[in-house]
Amino acid sequence: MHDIDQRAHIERVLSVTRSAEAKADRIQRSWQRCIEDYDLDPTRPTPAHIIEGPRLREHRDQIEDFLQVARTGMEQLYKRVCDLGYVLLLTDAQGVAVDFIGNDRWQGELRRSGLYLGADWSEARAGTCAVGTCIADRSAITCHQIDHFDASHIDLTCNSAPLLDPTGDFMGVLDVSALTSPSPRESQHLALQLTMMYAKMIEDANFLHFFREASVLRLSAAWPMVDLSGELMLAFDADGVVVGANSGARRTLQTGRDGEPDGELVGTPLDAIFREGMAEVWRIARAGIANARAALTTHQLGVFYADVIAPRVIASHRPAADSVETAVSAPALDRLAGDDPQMQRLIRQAKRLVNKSVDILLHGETGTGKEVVAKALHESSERRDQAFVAINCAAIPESLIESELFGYAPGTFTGGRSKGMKGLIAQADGGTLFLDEIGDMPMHLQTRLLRVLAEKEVTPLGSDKAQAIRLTVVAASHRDLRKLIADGLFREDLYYRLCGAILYLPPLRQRRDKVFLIDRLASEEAAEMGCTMSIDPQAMAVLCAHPWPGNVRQLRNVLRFALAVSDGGQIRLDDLPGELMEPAAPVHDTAPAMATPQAPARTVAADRASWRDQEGQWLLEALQRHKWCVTAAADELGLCRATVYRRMKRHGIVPPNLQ
Ligand SMILES: Nc1ncnc2c1ncn2[C@@H]1O[C@H](COP(=O)(O)OP(=O)(O)OP(=O)(O)O)[C@@H](O)[C@H]1O
Repeated sequence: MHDIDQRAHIERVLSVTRSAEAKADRIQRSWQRCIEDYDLDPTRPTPAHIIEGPRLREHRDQIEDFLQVARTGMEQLYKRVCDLGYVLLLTDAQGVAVDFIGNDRWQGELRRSGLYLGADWSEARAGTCAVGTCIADRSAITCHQIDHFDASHIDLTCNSAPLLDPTGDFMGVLDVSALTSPSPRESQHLALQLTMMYAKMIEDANFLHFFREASVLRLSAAWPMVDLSGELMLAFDADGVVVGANSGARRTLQTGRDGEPDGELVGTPLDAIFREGMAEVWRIARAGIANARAALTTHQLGVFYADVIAPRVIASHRPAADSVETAVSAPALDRLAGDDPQMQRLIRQAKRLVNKSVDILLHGETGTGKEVVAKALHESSERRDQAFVAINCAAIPESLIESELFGYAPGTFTGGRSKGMKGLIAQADGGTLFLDEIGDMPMHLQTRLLRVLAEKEVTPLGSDKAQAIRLTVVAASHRDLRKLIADGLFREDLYYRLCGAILYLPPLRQRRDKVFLIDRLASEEAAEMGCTMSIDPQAMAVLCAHPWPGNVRQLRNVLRFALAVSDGGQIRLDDLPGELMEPAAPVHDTAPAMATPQAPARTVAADRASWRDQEGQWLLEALQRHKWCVTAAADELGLCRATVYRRMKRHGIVPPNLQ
């Protein structure tokens, strides 16, 4: 135990953070952040913040597959540390504990201290702590007793190591913590080493699971280690092109002579990395791990022992084992994607939900296919012969939404609307009501909608007669509804009512089935035009490399354009619109979890800013080209009008007639 009480700790934090001296270490810099960036007050210790129920499920759902892989590693680690009083937490990139292993005997105390499932250990919420500070700095750390910012945590000792996903993005934290521990911080040295070691094992297991349909080249500077740990791993496809690299490979092979990142490994042919070329890699693959002479030399003359793990699963569209029992056969859903892991997971989840009486929330950027998924869910369900009614809450003028949704009785209005009208909710009776852009629904209508969903009846305007309805709601939003709730713009109770399940649609730039999708959309468009189609390899390469800010909608528009100008449906490079030929702007996902960890934060922020500038520039040019006709610019960019208006606002673009 430490020999400092809470009051003395608070004074110490205040004195360090008030002093003008440069902060000596990570812990003190974090204390400073707590005060300056998060407005935390050390004199007000706050109890652990634990989230439960649907909110916790929402965090878990996003990394469902990873949780399964990580669990095995956590169970092994727990066996090694449980007798020492440690518990384990696995958090997501936001710092929420999405898995936990600990001794039930101390359940009450663990929960109170926040060493528990659902605890939010982000720095902004909990102050300096191992998980939060590991997330902020993207590196392993021990936060021992009085290192914590919040005085209520000064009995805890916590060790955290970051976890990266198979594409190198930060995805969460492995944490080994205890309620009490000896006071010297050296007592935690081994615990931290163990945490880092298991974090790497979990990361690598997840890498192998993720790339189970690819060959994986494992490399090590020491021969006996190759098949034990494979410090460096490169997943590659049948053409010998790298499709994934673990953090060891990125650290070692992506680094140039000056130690700075040197280009992207993914997309690089193995020939360009190893002097021996692909022929030797295939020879190693055939020889198996018994061949003690297998070694590869990089062009920078690094020598690595190597073996190759063959693909463990053959790519196909057979249903995943876990879905066989409960999933329905659903061709409409199967048609949505090729071999993209994120989309395949969405389809698996969707199949399990199809005939369950749960409302579904779809999240995804504009144009990612939320309405397409909603329709496929409807077509796959027993309700397929009933109505599918779609409403875009952002597109209907606010004054009309209420009457459109709920309908109105005869005589409620005068003139052309005097006869009364069945509302869209009533029209969807027995079928599916798709509420697009639900985040744009005005507050007072959210209250009415909530009542309809709770009471399962709708009362038209001007009527006192309620009509019973059977409704399945699929809602969609590209906005962060949790943020809207925090800003007081969206009802939290409606959110929980709607999110019986949440499905996340990946943006097109992240999808790995672009060739499938391009082929499919081009075939559909060609069929509409009554021609056949083909795409030459150069055009296909450009289409695959484009960042697609307008997602699938923009891709469809580009293909429609290319087919229209092509020679008899044979799409060549020349047929693609000009903006696709310009050098691609760097695209970074805006969620903080997606920031590339090895890049310094300043570079990521700068790239993001330059991407924003580029986006604003494209928008401005498109609007000028179309003489400020928003519909025409939206069409060209493959965005809906509401999105163009939103982005104009974001970039401060004002039409000349309004300036
Ligand atoms: N998986 C897919 N397969 C085929 N076409 C798709 C797919 N996903 C999207 N599309 C096409 O992309 C366009 C946009 O799809 P959709 O309207 O469903 O996107 P959205 O996410 O609902 O957009 P918004 O946020 O603007 O409402 C449509 O033309 C649709 O046909």
